[in-house]
Amino acid sequence: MPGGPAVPAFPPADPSVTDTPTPVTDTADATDTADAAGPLARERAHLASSRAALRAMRADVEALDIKDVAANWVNAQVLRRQIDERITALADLAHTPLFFGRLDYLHAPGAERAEGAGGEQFYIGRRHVHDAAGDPMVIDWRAPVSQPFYRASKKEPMDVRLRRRFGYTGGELTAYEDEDLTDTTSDDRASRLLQSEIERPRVGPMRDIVATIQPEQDEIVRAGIGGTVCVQGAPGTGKTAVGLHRVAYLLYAHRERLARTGTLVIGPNRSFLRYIEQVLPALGELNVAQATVDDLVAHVEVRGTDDPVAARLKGDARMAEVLRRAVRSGVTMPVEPVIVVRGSRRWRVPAYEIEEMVRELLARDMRYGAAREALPQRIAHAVLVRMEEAGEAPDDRVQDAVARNAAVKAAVKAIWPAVDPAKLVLRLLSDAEFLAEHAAGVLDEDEQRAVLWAKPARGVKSAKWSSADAVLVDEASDLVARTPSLGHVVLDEAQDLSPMQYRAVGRRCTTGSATVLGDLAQGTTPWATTSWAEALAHLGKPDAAVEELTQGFRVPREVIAYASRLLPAIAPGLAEATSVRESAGDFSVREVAPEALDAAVLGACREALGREGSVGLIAADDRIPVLTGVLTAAGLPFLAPGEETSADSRLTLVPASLAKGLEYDYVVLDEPAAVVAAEPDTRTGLRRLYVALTRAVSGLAVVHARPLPEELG
Ligand SMILES: Nc1ncnc2c1ncn2[C@@H]1O[C@H](COP(=O)(O)OP(=O)(O)OP(=O)(O)O)[C@@H](O)[C@H]1O
Repeated sequence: MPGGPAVPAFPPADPSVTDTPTPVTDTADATDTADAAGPLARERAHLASSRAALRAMRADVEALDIKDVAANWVNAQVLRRQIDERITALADLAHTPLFFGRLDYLHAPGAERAEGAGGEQFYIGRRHVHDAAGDPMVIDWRAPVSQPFYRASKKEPMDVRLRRRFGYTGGELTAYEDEDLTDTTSDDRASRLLQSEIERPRVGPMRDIVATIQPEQDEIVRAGIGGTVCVQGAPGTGKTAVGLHRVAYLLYAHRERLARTGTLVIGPNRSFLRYIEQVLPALGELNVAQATVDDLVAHVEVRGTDDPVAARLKGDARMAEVLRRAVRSGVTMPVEPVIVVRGSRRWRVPAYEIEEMVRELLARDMRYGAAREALPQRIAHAVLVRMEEAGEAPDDRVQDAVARNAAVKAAVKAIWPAVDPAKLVLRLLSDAEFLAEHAAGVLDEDEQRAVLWAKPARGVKSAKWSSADAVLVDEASDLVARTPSLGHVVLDEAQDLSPMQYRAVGRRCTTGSATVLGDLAQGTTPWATTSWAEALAHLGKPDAAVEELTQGFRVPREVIAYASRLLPAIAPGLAEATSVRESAGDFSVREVAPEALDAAVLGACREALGREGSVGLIAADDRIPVLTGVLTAAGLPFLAPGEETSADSRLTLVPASLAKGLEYDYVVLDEPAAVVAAEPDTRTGLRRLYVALTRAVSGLAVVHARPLPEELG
């Protein structure tokens, strides 16, 4: 059995109790009338002994003496680091509950369900804790035994009699809530603890949802490592949360494999990555890399930008073919034989024979660089055959020596020249003739003109590379030498990637799998994805399953209904999210005279700051300097996106271009018309507005002087 023996020392049935301050209700055993304080006290005692057990586990690791086991200094360093990580992972965080649930199985999991066989009880938490005898006190939420905590229902109880959820206040266990899954007289009911968790004000960075993962989310979290999963979901349906928990799950289920191959979370920008960076460490996972797509392809320094037409073309998958041709264009057929002199003898390999080798290498599905390394070996082999025919008995060392012979090297240099990917792309973007030669039949003349730099660059260092250019360099690099693949990649806000960017991500998980998360309605790049099937094909994972999440955990009902008015214009056919939040949310739209706009925005911010939780003032990027002045003059301190909000500093001024993926309890949205107008076309503008409108957790105030976009009417 994966979880080991059951947690002992509890009577088989506890009554459901209500204790302050978390409201606790639901399906008690009607017959059970035990003293309400008893069970809660017992649960608290189990918490106390589990924490003591965790401290003991940590003390054991701290006491490890590595002097005798580490063979050398390097080993000792590696071991020390592993031990330090383990000590960190075993920290008892006062405000992070050690367990958040309990499952009472009808039978011991895995055992024969013999009549009269006893049930077992498991506490579910963030990490595994065992006592001195090695018996588990808390089971890791990712263990198979924990799965019914997220999936079991009255319809499918999964052999669980009782599911208990614990409520905490400031690290103290203060309440619990029971569901009797064998009681079929009533339906499954929404959990109060889940509700209060969702409604909890947001302060600080994103937090984990491990105590309240929903069944449809859990299916994605625990999907097998072999397959790629793509999740389409409206704003606030938990895509990011699900992606991060999935990595944590995969690391648990395939620890060794992924430690070898690596995992990576890709997000849209630095502030987003900073916002999510604490979720995995809170789940005990410290070794997951995070990057933006730009980070992945940082072969050249990006200092330039493209107009939308050029950017879109450079992101078009057809560029891959142009690059493929260009990379191989330097290969020329030999016209002269290669003559290798060894001692007193000369060995001659005729040009036609080398040409055959070159053609054979070109026909093979090989990286340019690998073929370049293979050619001298082939030529050397031909020399060896001749030596043997002449009665010599050369061995492998002779073949290697011939391959390194100056004549062979010179021939290879001429036939199969080395390619510097950045220089190659630079030439393609600067030299109209070179581009025309390789883009013929792929890009038409207008397209070729659009792709070329206005001013040809002199060198790789001085060129004004754009981020789309950097992706081209990455593609060229991969044509020359294979990009190493990771074990698993999570790609968030995937809808914004160009086909060429998908290819760049895809080659980082060729032998691994991916979790692709996005919302077609939130695509705000000129090249944004219109279909997941297409995106997945560019990623190299055409068989990935596409799942949809529709339950919204962030945006209040009234607000999501308002934002969804934009859907027919920005993503016809996409389902509107339903809000699982009970509070309808504060929602207001205020029209003011143009000269009163700044003051009204300031007033709305002050009002929001009068409430609990974080406040985001979202505005078109070009309004940011003005609003910076307004807030500063009014003496209101504020942060930039990604900077951590705290109890004293709760206001963030957010350029609309950076709002994606973030959330605030209260959002003040400045001048929607300006947000729309900042984008190159109306559809993109409305999508940007949709993103801005869907960042609020508890309330949204829209303040405007210009008419609202008619799609909101
Ligand atoms: N099962 C859950 N229990 C509690 N909170 C949840 C759950 N699922 C999601 N949430 C919360 O809902 C909010 C939105 O989640 P998340 O940011 O992952 O959504 P998203 O789909 O990525 O949104 P967007 O499309 O806007 O980027 C977060 O605060 C998250 O913690």
